[in-house]
Amino acid sequence: MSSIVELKNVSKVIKGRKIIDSLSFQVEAGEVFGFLGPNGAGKTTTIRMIVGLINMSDGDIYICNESIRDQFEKAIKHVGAIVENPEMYKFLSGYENLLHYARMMKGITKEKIMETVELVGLTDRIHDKVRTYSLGMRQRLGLAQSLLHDPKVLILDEPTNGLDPAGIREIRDHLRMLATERNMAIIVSSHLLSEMEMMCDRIGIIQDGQLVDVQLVKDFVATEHVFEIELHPIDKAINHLNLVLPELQIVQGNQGILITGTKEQIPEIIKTLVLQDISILGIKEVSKTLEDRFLEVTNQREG
Ligand SMILES: Nc1ncnc2c1ncn2[C@@H]1O[C@H](COP(=O)(O)OP(=O)(O)OP(=O)(O)O)[C@@H](O)[C@H]1O
Repeated sequence: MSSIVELKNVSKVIKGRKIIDSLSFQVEAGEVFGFLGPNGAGKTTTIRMIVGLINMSDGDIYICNESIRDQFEKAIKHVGAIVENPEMYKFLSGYENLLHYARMMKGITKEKIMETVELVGLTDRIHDKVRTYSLGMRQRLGLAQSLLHDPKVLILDEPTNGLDPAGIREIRDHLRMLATERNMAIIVSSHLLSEMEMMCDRIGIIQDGQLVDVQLVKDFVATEHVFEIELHPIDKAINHLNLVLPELQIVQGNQGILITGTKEQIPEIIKTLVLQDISILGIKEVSKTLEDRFLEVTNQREG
C-alpha cells in the first residue's frame, strides 16, 4: 500500500483559538478511512483543509506526495470531494448537470460522463430531472460529479446524512467498490458509529482538535470476544479453568464469569465445566461495540 493523503502536524487557529492541534495521519490507496468525533471536534475543519477550502495555520498536507502548501494546483487535482451539499440544478437532468460541470472542468468527454454514471448506478435515471430524484440519488449524482476527473482520493463529509437505510447502504457499497476496485483512498466523516463500523477499514477519532486514536476497525471493535457465562459455583469454575485452560482471561461477574477468548473455545470450556459438575445456566456475548470503544476513548480524555 502507498500513502495517498498525509497530514503532517496540521494545526488551525481561528480567532486566536486552536481548533486543530498538530494533527498527523496517513490514508492509503484502497482504504476507506473514517473520521469520527463528537460535535465540534474539528472534523469539518480538517476536511476543509484537505480539500483546500481553507488554509492551514501550521503543518502541511500531502496528496500523492504533493504539498498543498507549495504545489496546491498539482496536489488538489488528485482530490474529489463532496463537502457541502453538491450544488445541482433541480430543473435540469442529472446528465445536464454533469455536462455543465464537465464543461467547466474541461477535457471530460461524454463517454467519461456516461462511464461515471454507470459506476454510481444512475444510468436508468440520468436523463430525468434532478427534482424527481430521491436524496440517495442526488447523493450518487454528487458522487459522479466528484469522480469525473478521476481523482485518487475521495473525501466526503457526512455522506450518509439524511439518507434512509437503503440510501446509506447504496453509498456504502459504492464507496467500498471505489476503494477496492479503483484503489482509491477514501476519507469519510460521520456521527453514525455503526455506519463507520460497516464502511471503514480504519478509524481515526478526533476530539478537541486532536487525534486521540487511530485503529483498524477490526481491532477497534474487538480483537477478541467477551462471553458471560452464568454458572455456579463460581469459585470452583474459576479455579478449574485457571488450571486446565490457563491462556483464558477470566474475570468474576455477578452471576458467573466473563471470559475473553474466541468462539471456537466455547465448546471446550463448557465441556470441561460440565465434567466438573458445574451448572451452566446461560451464556451470552458481551463484546464491546464500536460505540462502547468510542465512548471509552473519548471519556478517558475528559476524565
Ligand atoms: N469560522 C469559524 N469561526 C469560529 N469558530 C469556528 C469556525 N469554524 C469552526 N469553528 C469551531 O471549531 C470547532 C470545530 O468545528 P468543526 O465544524 O470542524 O467540528 P466538527 O467535528 O465537524 O463538528 P460537527 O460534527 O458538529 O460538524 C468548533 O468548536 C467550531 O465552533
